Amino acid sequence: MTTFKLKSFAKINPLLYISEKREDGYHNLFTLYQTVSIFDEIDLTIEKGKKGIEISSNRDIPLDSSNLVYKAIELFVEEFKVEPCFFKVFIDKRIPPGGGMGGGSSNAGAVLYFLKKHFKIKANKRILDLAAKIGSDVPLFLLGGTVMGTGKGDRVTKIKDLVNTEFLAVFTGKHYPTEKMYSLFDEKCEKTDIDLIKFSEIVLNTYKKGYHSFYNDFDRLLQYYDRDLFELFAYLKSKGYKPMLSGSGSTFIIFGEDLSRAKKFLPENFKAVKLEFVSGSDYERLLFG
Ligand SMILES: C[C@](O)(CO)[C@H](O)COP(=O)(O)OP(=O)(O)OC[C@H]1O[C@@H](n2ccc(N)nc2=O)[C@H](O)[C@@H]1O
Ligand SMILES: Nc1ncnc2c1ncn2[C@@H]1O[C@H](COP(=O)(O)OP(=O)(O)OP(=O)(O)O)[C@@H](O)[C@H]1O
Repeated sequence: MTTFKLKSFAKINPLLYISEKREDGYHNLFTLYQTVSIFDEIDLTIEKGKKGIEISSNRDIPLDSSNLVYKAIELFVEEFKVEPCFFKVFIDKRIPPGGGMGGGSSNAGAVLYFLKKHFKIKANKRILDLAAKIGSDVPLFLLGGTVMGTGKGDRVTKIKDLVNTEFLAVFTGKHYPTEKMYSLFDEKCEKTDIDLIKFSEIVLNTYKKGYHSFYNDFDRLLQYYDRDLFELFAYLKSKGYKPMLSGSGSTFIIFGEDLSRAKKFLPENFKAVKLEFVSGSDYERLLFG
């Protein structure tokens, strides 16, 4: 019986353009993901000769077969027919669940990353496909660093790291359900005219301009969905900062000079932490570190 320790990093979307709605109900996206320095810690104990999965956590998340780590292990065992094992998992949650930083997806991605190495699986494409079955944000966590995402966000390519940039992650305690945010976007917003060529140009420009060219289509919803946050964003912009939602929210992120000063403009019940990017070259070392 051996216990392995994993760090499961959160993500932000420096670029996120929502394209057409597909027949399966998902939206095609053009997005840039970036893994960032807040993480959950996962203790994974593997006992040979027995079978089963047991999940526990310090936070109120589902612990049954709907937990994304449970799904990851179940699908992995089924797909790669590995020897019978009992998997005991403890998830020490630090990434706020449901906050738009991909916490659950990251847990599943980190566990798949580990299982792939542990059971010496070489089939990268099959692992990525399996990750996509769990959620559209899961595959990016098999790569880490700066990752381009297309399709429903599940078709991922690791690209050159963006320049590391400090930013504030602001946890609002609000809940913005992802599905609802996508359908509100369909209802309220005209789609950006974008394709792979245009998106690639935007990505290239982002290497030059850094956070100044970061963009999230979900920000366009704030005026309809959350007037308070919409007004706070306008205020932060007037002070020279760049606020944007993380994924579909409700966490938001702030770029700019003097981040400590920016904290002073936030309501007291919002929790702000300074984070930085986790590069593609550091990702694996830190994940197992
Ligand atoms: C907002 C983002 O975090 C940006 O990276 C993701 O698009 C959300 O990814 P996720 O949490 O892994 O989402 P999933 O679990 O795959 O999907 C949740 C719900 O979001 C909507 N959804 C998600 C991804 C996508 N490309 N189009 C969608 O319309 C669908 O209604 C889906 O039922
Ligand atoms: N391992 C897990 N950790 C956290 N939440 C999980 C996990 N497995 C399933 N969930 C469920 O998934 C929901 C979304 O959690 P998650 O932290 O992934 O949200 P999110 O950050 O909004 O994700 P995204 O950015 O992908 O939309 C939680 O409210 C919880 O019920």
